[in-house]
Amino acid sequence: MTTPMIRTRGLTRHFTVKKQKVEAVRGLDLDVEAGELVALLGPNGAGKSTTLRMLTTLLPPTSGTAEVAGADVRTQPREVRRRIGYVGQGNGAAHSQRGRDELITQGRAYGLSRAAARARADELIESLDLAAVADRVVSGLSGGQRRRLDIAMGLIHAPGLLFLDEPSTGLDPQNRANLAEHIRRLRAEHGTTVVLTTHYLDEADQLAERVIVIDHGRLIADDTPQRLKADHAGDRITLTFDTEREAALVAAGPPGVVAGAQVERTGAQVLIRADGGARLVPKLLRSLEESGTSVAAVEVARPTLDDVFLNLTGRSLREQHDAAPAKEDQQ
Ligand SMILES: Nc1ncnc2c1ncn2[C@@H]1O[C@H](COP(=O)(O)OP(=O)(O)OP(=O)(O)O)[C@@H](O)[C@H]1O
Repeated sequence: MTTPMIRTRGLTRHFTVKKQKVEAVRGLDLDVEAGELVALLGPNGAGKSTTLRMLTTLLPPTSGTAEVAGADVRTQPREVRRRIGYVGQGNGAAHSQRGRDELITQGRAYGLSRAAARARADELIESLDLAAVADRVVSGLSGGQRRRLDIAMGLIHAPGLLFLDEPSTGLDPQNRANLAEHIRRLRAEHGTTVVLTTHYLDEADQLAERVIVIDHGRLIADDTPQRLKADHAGDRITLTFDTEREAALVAAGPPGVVAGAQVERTGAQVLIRADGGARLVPKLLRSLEESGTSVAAVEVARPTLDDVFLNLTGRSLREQHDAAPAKEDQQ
C-alpha cells in the first residue's frame, strides 16, 4: 500500500475575531495520493487558504491531525517544510537582489549546489517568462512579475509536493497558460504532487484531475471535473423570446417536457437546467410551438464547474470573482 502524500483527519481551525468564533475549517478528512493534481475550489472565506496554511505548517490546527509528505505538521514541522514547496497569496518578495540572484539564493537555502541552483533558476526563468525581469531588482518589479517570481521560488528545489495558493491571480492570460504548462510538465517529468487553490473555474476544469469543493470550512464535493459535472449539473438550455412577456409566461409555466428542471428568467431569456439538453430541445420547441409561443433563438451548453457549485451551494462562484477581475500590472 502506498502512503498518501496528504492525510488529514478531523482537521479543524477556529479563529476568534472580536470575541466571535470563526470556524474557518471544520473537520476536514482528506487523502491525496502521490502524483495527484488537486484543485481546491470555494468562494471567498470558504477556508481554502486556512487549510493550505495548516498543511504547510504556517498555522497550527485547533484540532485534528495532518500528515504531509510523510511527516506530522504538529510534531515534525521542519521535515514537512523541507519536503514541500509553498507559494502563498502574498509572498511578495521585496528584496534588493536581482530576480535571478534571488532564485539562486533560495535554491542554495534548500541545499542545491551553486551550479544546480543556477541551472534550475535559468530553467524557471525561461518557462515562467521571467527573462525580462531576471536582471532587475526585485523591489522594482510589478505585481504580476513578482507573482511569477514567487512561483519560481516555490519551485526552485523541485519539491515532491507543491502547494500553490491562487497562483494565477494577478497573471495575464498568457502567463496563466505558461504556468499551467509548467505545472503539467512538472508532473510529467518529476511526478510532482500539486495542490492548488484557484478562482478560475476553467483552470480547475482543464488542469486538475481532481476537484475538491469547500464551502463554510467543509468538503462538499470531491471528484474529477467530468464526474462532478455529470453528477451535479444539468445542461443549460437558453431560450430567447421576442418579448419579456413571452419569456415570463414560459418561465411561470414551462412545458411538461422539462418537468422538474430548474427554470430562471432574465429579461426576454429563459434558462433551463436539465439533463440531456440536446435531446430535450426538439421536444421543448415542439411543445412551445403547439402552445403558440415562438422562440427567437435557442442555445444548449454543457455544464461548467460553476453550475456544479451553484447546484451544491445555491450560489455562483463566477459572479463573486467576475466582480473583481484580476489584472496583471504592465511592465
Ligand atoms: N488570521 C485570521 N484571523 C481571523 N480570521 C481569519 C484568519 N484567517 C482566516 N480567517 C477567517 O477564516 C475564514 C476562512 O478564510 P480563508 O482565508 O481560509 O478562506 P479562503 O477560502 O481561502 O478565501 P479566499 O478565496 O478569499 O482566499 C474566513 O471567515 C476568514 O475571515
